[in-house]
Amino acid sequence: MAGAATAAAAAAAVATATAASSTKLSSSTPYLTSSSTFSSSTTIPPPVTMLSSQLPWTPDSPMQIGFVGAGRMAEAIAMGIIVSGKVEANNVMASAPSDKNLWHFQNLGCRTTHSNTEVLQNCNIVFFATKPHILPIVLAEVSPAVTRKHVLVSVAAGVSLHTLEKLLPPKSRVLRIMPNLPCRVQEGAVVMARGRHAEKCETEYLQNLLSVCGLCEEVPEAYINIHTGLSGSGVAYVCMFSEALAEGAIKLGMPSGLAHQIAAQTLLGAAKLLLQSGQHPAQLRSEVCTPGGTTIYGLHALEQGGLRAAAMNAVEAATRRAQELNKQ
Ligand SMILES: NC(=O)C1=CN([C@@H]2O[C@H](COP(=O)(O)OP(=O)(O)OC[C@H]3O[C@@H](n4cnc5c(N)ncnc54)[C@H](OP(=O)(O)O)[C@@H]3O)[C@@H](O)[C@H]2O)C=CC1
Ligand SMILES: O=C(O)[C@@H]1CCC=N1
Repeated sequence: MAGAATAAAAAAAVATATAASSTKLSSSTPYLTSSSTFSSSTTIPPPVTMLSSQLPWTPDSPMQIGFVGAGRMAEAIAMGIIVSGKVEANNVMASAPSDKNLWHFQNLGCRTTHSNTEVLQNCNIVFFATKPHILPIVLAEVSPAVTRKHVLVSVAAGVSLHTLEKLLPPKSRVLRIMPNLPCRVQEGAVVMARGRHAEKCETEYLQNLLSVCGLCEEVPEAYINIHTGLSGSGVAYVCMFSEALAEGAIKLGMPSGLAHQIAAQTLLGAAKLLLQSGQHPAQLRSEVCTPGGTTIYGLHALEQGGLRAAAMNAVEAATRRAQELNKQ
């Protein structure tokens, strides 16, 4: 259901932009600062031509992008950067132990292999998109092939830059990103933090590359686990909310397909209104609420069900889990 994924992305982007926004709430200034307001009409930055001299490659040798791990998140990022035209598919290589997910990359026209080391040997920027508990094994395996020319990007939830740098050769250029699944439809919310030996130019390049996937911001590493709880996992919360809204309509007799489509479109519309208006959610909510009308009755029912507390608890629980993952 593309609408649901887009709605989830836009809603997750709103939540991310809201969390990242430092704007004080006031009636006059827009809730979301211009730097944090994101909308699908945001112009895509020009193709990356100017590479910093510090980056380990030259303009006439195109960037080779690698993925170690070819699952849902790797494929979502690859889809975003390829479908947008930012990167040619044949400049992308993915590795995984089985063919279970590699065929997605083959379908995109990417190179694939079962050798993780081969990805390091052929690519400049390498995304590590295995599950967190697999990452130490993989980093130990590929470390002999890591050079100062590589920019290594971990996608794994919870694994800190300190842990990554301990698992990699000294002075490795490592960054950590937390994307979300709607990168697949270029409506993602991505945050990143750089390790001690990654340069600003690498963050700028990565931000330029991933900005085609949606909102993309460099943040202090302390925000990454919070972003995981808010937006990495938040897409699932929004999908559950969409499912529940639709089930309310189904209970009253609306056909399932129509109910789910309307629910997802409602989330998408509300998210776009929030993103493009820059309004605080409470301001927008008040515009829907007719005194004595229908909305206030629905909102009262949501308050009785503890929706706010449940949502806050969800973000906190997932953030705490991300923090635990680093201790494994
Ligand atoms: N799913 C999401 O929404 C998000 C996920 N993430 C993070 O992304 C990472 C991947 O998650 P996700 O894509 O959902 O997971 P998936 O299970 O979909 O993909 C995991 C991938 O890792 C591969 N893999 C397993 N063992 C190895 C190995 N030894 N060497 C190389 N590859 C290996 C799998 O291989 P095979 O194809 O053979 O099974 C698979 O391709 C996780 O760390 C997660 O925290 C971050 C943000 C959002
Ligand atoms: O559930 C997980 O651990 C991954 C990270 C954020 C979304 N999915």
